[in-house]
Amino acid sequence: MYRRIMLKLSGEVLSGIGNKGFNSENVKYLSEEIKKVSQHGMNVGMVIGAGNIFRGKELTGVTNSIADHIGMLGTVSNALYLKDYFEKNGIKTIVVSQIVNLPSVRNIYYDDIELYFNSGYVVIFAGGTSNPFFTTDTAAALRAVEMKAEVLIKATKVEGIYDKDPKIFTDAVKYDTIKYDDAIAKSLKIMDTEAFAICQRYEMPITVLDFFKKDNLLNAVLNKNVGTKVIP
Ligand SMILES: Nc1ncnc2c1ncn2[C@@H]1O[C@H](COP(=O)(O)OP(=O)(O)O)[C@@H](O)[C@H]1O
Ligand SMILES: O=c1ccn([C@@H]2O[C@H](COP(=O)(O)OP(=O)(O)O)[C@@H](O)[C@H]2O)c(=O)[nH]1
Repeated sequence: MYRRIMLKLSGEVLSGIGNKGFNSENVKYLSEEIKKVSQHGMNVGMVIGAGNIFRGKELTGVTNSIADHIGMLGTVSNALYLKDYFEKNGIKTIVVSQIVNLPSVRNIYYDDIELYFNSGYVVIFAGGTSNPFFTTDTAAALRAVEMKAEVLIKATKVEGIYDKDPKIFTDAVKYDTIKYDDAIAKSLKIMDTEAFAICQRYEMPITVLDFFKKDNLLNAVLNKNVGTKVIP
């Protein structure tokens, strides 16, 4: 069983696949899945994307760096939305970020993060890496290492890592485990190469799983056989 996890959630977890905005059923489901984990006493850090609002590359005609700033702000919006929902449903939550100065968002200080975890808070790291040209997968890898997580769990819309995109190829074959080197060499597009490389460098295990399958997150945290594990 892992005691401290970093959970990466795609923004679409909040809206439903292919949709924009917030879907109340999705947010309720997410909150229930997180509650199961935090009730076990695990330290939960989260990075949320902004695909339900927008991704930088979707904004044509806008300067790349500015489009990415807008994308990063979307992750702050999602984090605050979730904090409010979680707290109303009994999950103590703190949002931290280095890109905004708002009374509802705290700065990132390592010592404080330890205190938040020790006090049973879920900590949502908003604002990605704070830099344009990156994604929240890379942010999750960085934050996982920074907060000394024992595993990075990428909760997504497919059951794990396949030899090719299972949404495009019906004959795609799922891996139970795969080495960092192979994931990078085969250019498996489930996660950025940067994210894989950071996890490899700091020996951060990764689990990729289908978030929409009930109890998958809890089972992954209990180190049961779920999704795909990326290993040295
Ligand atoms: N080799 C692969 N194995 C699994 N999924 C893959 C692979 N290549 C591409 N994908 C796609 O990557 C997507 C992962 O999406 P995710 O990162 O959760 O959302 P987002 O696109 O919002 O960042 C899946 O929907 C899947 O179709
Ligand atoms: O470190 C980061 C993380 C995110 N983004 C921007 O924020 C958007 C939302 O993040 P992401 O695409 O990873 O969200 P997801 O697809 O996981 O919902 C990205 O498209 C980028 O425009 C960025 O500029 N730097």
